[in-house]
Amino acid sequence: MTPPALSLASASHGPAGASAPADSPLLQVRGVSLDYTTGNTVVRATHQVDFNVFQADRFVLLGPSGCGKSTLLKAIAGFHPTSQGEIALAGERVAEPGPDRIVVFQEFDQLPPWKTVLQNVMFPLRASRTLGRKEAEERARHYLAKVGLSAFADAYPHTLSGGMKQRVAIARALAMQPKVLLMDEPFAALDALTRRKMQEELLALWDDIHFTLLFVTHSIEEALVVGNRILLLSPHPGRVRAEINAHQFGLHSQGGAEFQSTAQRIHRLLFDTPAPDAQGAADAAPAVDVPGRVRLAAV
Ligand SMILES: Nc1ncnc2c1ncn2[C@@H]1O[C@H](COP(=O)(O)OP(=O)(O)OP(=O)(O)O)[C@@H](O)[C@H]1O
Repeated sequence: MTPPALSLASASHGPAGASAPADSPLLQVRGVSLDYTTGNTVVRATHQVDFNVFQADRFVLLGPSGCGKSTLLKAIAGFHPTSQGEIALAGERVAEPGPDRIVVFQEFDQLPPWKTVLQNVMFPLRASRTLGRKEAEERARHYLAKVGLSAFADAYPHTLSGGMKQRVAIARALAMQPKVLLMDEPFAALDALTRRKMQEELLALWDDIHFTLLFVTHSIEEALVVGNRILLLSPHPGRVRAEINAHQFGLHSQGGAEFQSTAQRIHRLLFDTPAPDAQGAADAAPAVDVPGRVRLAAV
């Protein structure tokens, strides 16, 4: 089935998460180390990671497999405890999951198959008692229209393509109007053409609603297309290696000389082993807004 394009009807809801002043970070991650403990074994997933996400940022966590991107996302969502450091959203410490942080995963089976598309989108609104039935249905239909799926409101997930299922998951997440939308490699299981289309549609949706996005990927190209800011994490355990400003890039810039040279530069930053002294300095330095961090304002 050919997935329909996103509809860009004007928003009836303002940008989500408008509670933090524009110049202060919406999400603060401070010195966060995350571990998995199995019996006597402790696996460190990230080590003393710092970053800030501001209102309406499209902030990307980029790094090689196993560097702790998904674990960081889980910690921000409130599903994984911090071993060191602190995470705060709109000034409140994150201690548990909440409706102000909604995650869209890669897996297509994140939609209960016994619920229709409309019921899927309404479900968190009802379960969290955010809205009554009538209001929840109105809100759900509004966001289904935004992802171009109004005609599929009564369809069941198994009748949809992978891209359409991801659109439903996005509509369901945005309908909650979270302070931050968390996406964990949401397009990684899609074929290349659908993935590109979904990136395009996500950006069009962002142009429309200006939600705050935290997006995990291990694709350098996807990070440059989707993000306005990109945090590079080192191989396991993930430490902050650099922050890149990517405002100037979009789908139109793929293949261009500046895009290619930035992609190559990111590749070097991610995979070239720093000299021992430089690594030591990076480990010692707090990562945000201080000399010593590799900060590339205009790459
Ligand atoms: N449930 C778990 N128990 C023990 N170790 C885990 C568990 N989940 C992840 N890890 C380990 O934590 C580290 C970070 O994993 P994580 O999945 O966060 O990385 P990632 O950067 O998201 O990787 P990928 O891009 O492959 O999804 C890895 O070394 C991984 O083996």
